Amino acid sequence: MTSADDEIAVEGVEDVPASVRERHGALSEEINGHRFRYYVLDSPTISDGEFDVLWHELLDIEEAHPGLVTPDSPSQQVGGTFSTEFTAVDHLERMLSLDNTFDTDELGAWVDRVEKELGPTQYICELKIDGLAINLLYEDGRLVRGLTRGDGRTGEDVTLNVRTIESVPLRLTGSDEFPVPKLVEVRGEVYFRIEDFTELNAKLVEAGKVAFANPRNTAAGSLRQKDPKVTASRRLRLICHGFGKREGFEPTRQSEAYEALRTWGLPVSTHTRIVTTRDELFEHIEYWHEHRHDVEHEIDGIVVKVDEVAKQRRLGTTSRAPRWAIAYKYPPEEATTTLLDIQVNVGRTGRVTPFAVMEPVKVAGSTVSMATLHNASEVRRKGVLIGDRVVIRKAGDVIPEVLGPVMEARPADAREWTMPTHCPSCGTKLAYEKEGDADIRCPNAQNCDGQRKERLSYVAGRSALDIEVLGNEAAVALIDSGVVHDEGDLFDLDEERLLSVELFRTKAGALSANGQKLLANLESVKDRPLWRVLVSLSIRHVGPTAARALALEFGSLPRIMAASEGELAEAGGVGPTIVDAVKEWFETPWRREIVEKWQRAGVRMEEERDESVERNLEGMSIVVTGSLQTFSRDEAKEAILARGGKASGAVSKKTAFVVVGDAPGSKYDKAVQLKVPVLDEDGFRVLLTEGPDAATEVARTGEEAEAADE
Ligand SMILES: NC(=O)c1ccc[n+]([C@@H]2O[C@H](COP(=O)([O-])OP(=O)(O)OC[C@H]3O[C@@H](n4cnc5c(N)ncnc54)[C@H](O)[C@@H]3O)[C@@H](O)[C@H]2O)c1
Ligand SMILES: [Zn+2]
Repeated sequence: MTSADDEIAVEGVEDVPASVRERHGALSEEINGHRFRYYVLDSPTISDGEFDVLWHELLDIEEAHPGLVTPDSPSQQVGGTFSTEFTAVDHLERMLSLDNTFDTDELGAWVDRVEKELGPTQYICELKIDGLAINLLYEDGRLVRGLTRGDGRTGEDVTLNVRTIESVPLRLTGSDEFPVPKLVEVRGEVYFRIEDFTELNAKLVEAGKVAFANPRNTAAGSLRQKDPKVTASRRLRLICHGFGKREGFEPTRQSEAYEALRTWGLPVSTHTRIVTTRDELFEHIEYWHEHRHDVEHEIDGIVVKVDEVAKQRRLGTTSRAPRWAIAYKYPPEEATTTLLDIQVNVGRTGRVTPFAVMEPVKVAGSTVSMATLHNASEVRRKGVLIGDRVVIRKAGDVIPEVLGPVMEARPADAREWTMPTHCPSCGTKLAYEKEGDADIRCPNAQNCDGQRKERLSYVAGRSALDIEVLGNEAAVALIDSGVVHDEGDLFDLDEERLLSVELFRTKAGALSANGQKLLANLESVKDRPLWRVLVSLSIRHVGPTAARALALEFGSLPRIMAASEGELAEAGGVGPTIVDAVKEWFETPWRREIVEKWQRAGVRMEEERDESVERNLEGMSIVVTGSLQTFSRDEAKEAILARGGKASGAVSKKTAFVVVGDAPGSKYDKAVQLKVPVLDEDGFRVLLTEGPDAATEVARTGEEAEAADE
């Protein structure tokens, strides 16, 4: 041993610098406070991620100053404690916590330590279920007790509550391979499925109560109830992930133990996996990082355990956690921060939406300072006040969301937000269109600055015309400079006009590279498919799906403009709301003008023609009913459209042909009744290739068809 080691070994608390000692003391106190609120009150005031930052700071200080590692340091204790609300009962074998890391290097170092001692090792990887730990004692196969983890030695007796959980068997059933043991402590996680949690919250909100913040705390709160009837009314579930004291049961592997538990009727995870190499381990961790939202409950990481029980024993435990297991945690998706303000934004269809302005905070790997609040009733429902500490959540690529306030931390001067009465952009009085609408709008669609900017940048969006250099900034610059009034002027942009916008000028006063690119882009997008043009018009409810259906049904914008409500409704998936919105849009003169301006500028307003196809069905209305063998419904429609015909949904006297496939509907009857020529699939092919005259020859009239049917 070197003398330096000696020094560290004998360092006592008094040798640690006072400032470090103070920080350590303050941290310990803070951590204990948070643990109490988390484990006993089920009502934490900071997020798990923030707790883990404090926790790892404590561990770092203790690593540098081992003299601070005293038995009463939080680092030496298993998380919780117990409340006097329940009877305290000792576990037969201690229930430990888990060491955790957010860092793959640290995980690698753990594997190194394990394998240095044990040689090549098999690991079992499990999902780290975000619930609360439970210890179930079975004697001769009967459930005799359920305890929370408590401080690891002593837990809270929640037997009556545990008995109400459906997936907890009251009696175990054995097999030849796995007979029911004399005694076993089974450890597991009680949790809420996300679906059940959402449903519970919806019910609470409906009853005018405040929603729970997250499934983990709700599960803890639901299990630790004085009245088991309340627990019974909550859909709690169990997954087992370990065992404590046992008599008459000696598994050689963790994985084998799970098989036994499963045989006895206890729920175990279906997502465990044995890995033998580091690559497999990291791959598994990466896989679940990506799929973390594909499980029915929340997970906050992966637990890696040495599979062989004899090896587990050789590694042993610390006072707080086993040495043979570690939790790798994913970046936290929740954080708390301060709600600085609530502001509103006017969207491209005039909808005014509130959004939260927050102190920037890191969550799920990015810094977040804004989150949508959807509408006024959503703000009320969440019960957040300006100045509140709020819990926010960012899951995967989903936009950040405010979950709710931390009530315990509400400042005295927190104030309620109210929806402004006038448009933040143009000052027009806001209004609801119909009674009962959730959204309030700025009615000044034509001239509202905010709406015009939003619409202009929407034209360039991915699902619209997809113009690379026309983002938010460019849209604002174009409109503020007055070079374009709205999207109608977009395709009239030329070099001269663009040069008057500072954003598109170089220092030397020439057109910038982006300016040139914009002009080139505008030229090339004039040829985009019809559905994209439709989307870019910002017709309410007309996104890519509806736009594709309309384009397919009508083939050109003038036809859509001329279509009656009944005709519009024939397009697949176009319901009355969309029909109304389309009708209203095209009836507004300044909107029609946008289309006219685009058309004059050369934007293609119809489906691209395949020039090799003869337009031999020009002006004809053709109805397809029943299913065809060699055409899908859309392919049949496209074939008709490409030849200048109209694929109509309803049979009338004006219908030129009705194409009848298998299992035709009432349209066939109507064709017979109106004596419209009827084509089978072969006849349809004649129509497409040889034209209407040849098709008429092979067609049957309604009467003939009827006669043939008899
Ligand atoms: N927000 C707060 O104020 C606050 C306070 C205290 C603790 N916490 C959270 O709790 C954590 C510490 O709690 P902890 O000491 O209970 O440790 P832990 O929750 O990080 O890990 C141990 C627990 O994991 C559970 N677990 C889930 N799946 C498992 C599996 N497959 N195998 C084994 N165990 C599994 C077990 O119940 C076990 O007791 C912190 O990292 C933090 O996230 C938050
Ligand atoms: Zn406005």
